[in-house]
Amino acid sequence: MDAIEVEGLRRRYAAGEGTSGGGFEAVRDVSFSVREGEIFALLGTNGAGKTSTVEVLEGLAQPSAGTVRVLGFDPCAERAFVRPRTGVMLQEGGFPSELTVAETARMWAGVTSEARPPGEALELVGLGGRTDVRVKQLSGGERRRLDLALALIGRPEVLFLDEPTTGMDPEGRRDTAELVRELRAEGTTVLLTTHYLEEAEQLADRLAIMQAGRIVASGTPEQVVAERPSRITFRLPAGVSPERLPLSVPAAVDGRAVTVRTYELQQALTELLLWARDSGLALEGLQAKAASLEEAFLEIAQAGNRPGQEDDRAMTEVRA
Ligand SMILES: Nc1ncnc2c1ncn2[C@@H]1O[C@H](COP(=O)(O)OP(=O)(O)OP(=O)(O)O)[C@@H](O)[C@H]1O
Repeated sequence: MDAIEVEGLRRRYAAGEGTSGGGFEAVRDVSFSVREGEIFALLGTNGAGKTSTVEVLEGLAQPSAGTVRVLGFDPCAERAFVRPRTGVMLQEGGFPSELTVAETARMWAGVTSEARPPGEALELVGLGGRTDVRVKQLSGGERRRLDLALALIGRPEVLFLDEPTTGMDPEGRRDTAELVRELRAEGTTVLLTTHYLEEAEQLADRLAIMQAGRIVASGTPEQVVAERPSRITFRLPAGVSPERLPLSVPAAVDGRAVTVRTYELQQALTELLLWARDSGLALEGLQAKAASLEEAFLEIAQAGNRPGQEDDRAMTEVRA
């Protein structure tokens, strides 16, 4: 059994909930699973449907269609079995702002079964030295750390992190990534959403990219990136017309800037370098780069924004 199973999930917001007409379907037939002890990242542009999906997994909302299981249970109907075994870090944690960090953690531990000592949870997120500070005096990044400490207090088997590092400084982001890796090493299953693609690339065992309520790419970061072409760029030598470029290398020329996009990086580069050597040419500014997750993401997002693309967009499904 996988720790999280999502099959054909749909979520529709009723008309009147900020929409007109027949409501708005924010999640449209989404399926994925997260294995025990895996870090899974849900990515997508603003409004893609990540939070709408995660809220159903957290038992905060009912699906309009499809099934969702967390640790084998329905998170809404069987909430009593799921809630004690999961930790949730929402996008907006709401704490009484007059309480101190330590008081907040103690209060949370008081309503959590088999809680960690509050001090231990605060140490884990680097707030050990801020226990007597009032919540209202914390910086945005420190509040996110406190949110994370509270999500960890019940030693969850499954942890939901909705944009956990938003507002954190680079050190906070690095520490959080390290902590998430440590939790995985202890067997915790982590589902996170993030807008930091580098973070997802480094942290996630597998990921899914959402666009307009659907998953449009999924797999390991390497698999998703491998679906995108690598890029070779250089400047066309003076006096050389684009027609002289080797025909086997598909190049786009803009002024003197040449861009080659290819799935056969080694072969294209070899042909180009042999051509340059045989022609006695120097390729100024030559760079060859495999696609990054960021490039893959941007390409998918742009494809989704083109008119008429929303429903018949080519799906890129890579199953591990
Ligand atoms: N209560 C609501 N009523 C109506 N529509 C909603 C409601 N909540 C969200 N939506 C819409 O559902 C869509 C998906 O929103 P959601 O918050 O799930 O996206 P997201 O991928 O988490 O975005 P972000 O990255 O900005 O957090 C958006 O178009 C949003 O406007």
